[in-house]
Amino acid sequence: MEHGVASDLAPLLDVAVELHVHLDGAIRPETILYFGKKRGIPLPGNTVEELLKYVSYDTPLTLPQFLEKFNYYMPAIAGDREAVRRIAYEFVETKAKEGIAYVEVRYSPHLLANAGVDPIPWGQAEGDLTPDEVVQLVNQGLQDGERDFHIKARSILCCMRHMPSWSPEVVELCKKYRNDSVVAVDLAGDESLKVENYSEHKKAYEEAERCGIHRTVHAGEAGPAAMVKEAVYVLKAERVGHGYHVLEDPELYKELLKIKMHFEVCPWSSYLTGACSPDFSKHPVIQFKKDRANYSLNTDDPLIFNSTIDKDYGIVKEHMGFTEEEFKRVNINAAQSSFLPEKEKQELLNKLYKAYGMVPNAS
Ligand SMILES: O=c1[nH]cnc2c1ncn2[C@@H]1O[C@H](CO)[C@@H](O)[C@H]1O
Repeated sequence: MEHGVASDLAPLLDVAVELHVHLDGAIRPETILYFGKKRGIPLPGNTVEELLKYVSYDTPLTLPQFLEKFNYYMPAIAGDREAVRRIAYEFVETKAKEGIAYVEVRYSPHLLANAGVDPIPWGQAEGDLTPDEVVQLVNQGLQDGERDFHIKARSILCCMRHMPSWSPEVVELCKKYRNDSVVAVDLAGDESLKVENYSEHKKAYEEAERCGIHRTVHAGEAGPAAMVKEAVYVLKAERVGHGYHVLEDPELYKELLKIKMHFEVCPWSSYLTGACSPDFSKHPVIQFKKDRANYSLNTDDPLIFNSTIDKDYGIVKEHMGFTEEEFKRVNINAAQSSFLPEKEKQELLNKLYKAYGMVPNAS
């Protein structure tokens, strides 16, 4: 059976937590082909194998080069109600099969819309699917998936670095759907971009903080430690997406260790986006482990990286000496740093303690 994380780590990690994975980077190739054909939208291939030749890869590119991969297939999905709902539903099924008990999945509602968004993404003609309705459809797909596959799934709505004008609406959507699957806001995209009106991101994050919307920010992935500093102290991020380059500022790293800042580490992604040295023995997560930092292990964009969570656990086990104990600690940290309300967080933690044999008599 496919259930479980990294074959020889199962059943230990049959109950894992994933906090950093992009919905639009986790679509099944079969689903892309299906909607491409149905909607008459050209794709670079007609079979899974052909499509993956363009969409996925296994030797490092730069972050902007990696981000271009979305151009190949997003036109087949964006703007289609059935497609948006289905990718969310199938995502939950995939994660259930991987042994994930709780997942927070992120996406930009604007990048899946074809109305009420300026500019309309992916060269689509204007239609009538707004970012607001995208969120409703994803919520529906996630909730149907939770019911059918018996895991818990919540979502994080992404602001995009290059589109500050979208950010206020992203936060409004987080507020509107906060009791309905959505748990936080993120800032994604190319962090090396000089953004024209950065203050819109900042204002949006201030509003999120004011309203008690949880916050994470992609920072220190391809960018320097200063981006991590800005994410934490200006945008008031409660978690950092990737964050590898924080190690280049030892003072900052020390401060963040002290406040137990959570780093959403994505090992295989960090190799393929050129975020870290291709030499795994120099990977920042080794330092995080040594310092007993608060971090999680995640897939990021499993379609493009042609991976499952097993790949990420396998890499740190094979190349970085990770043990069962550390895998347990990582997942407990992930649950503790999840954006679930307190009561649900406690339930998740109890599930993990029980599965890991840490509270033998817990019921
Ligand atoms: O590793 C990453 N770093 C920064 N941005 C990313 C990464 N993976 C995906 N996205 C961006 O986030 C958007 C919403 O899901 C994706 O469309 C992609 O542009």
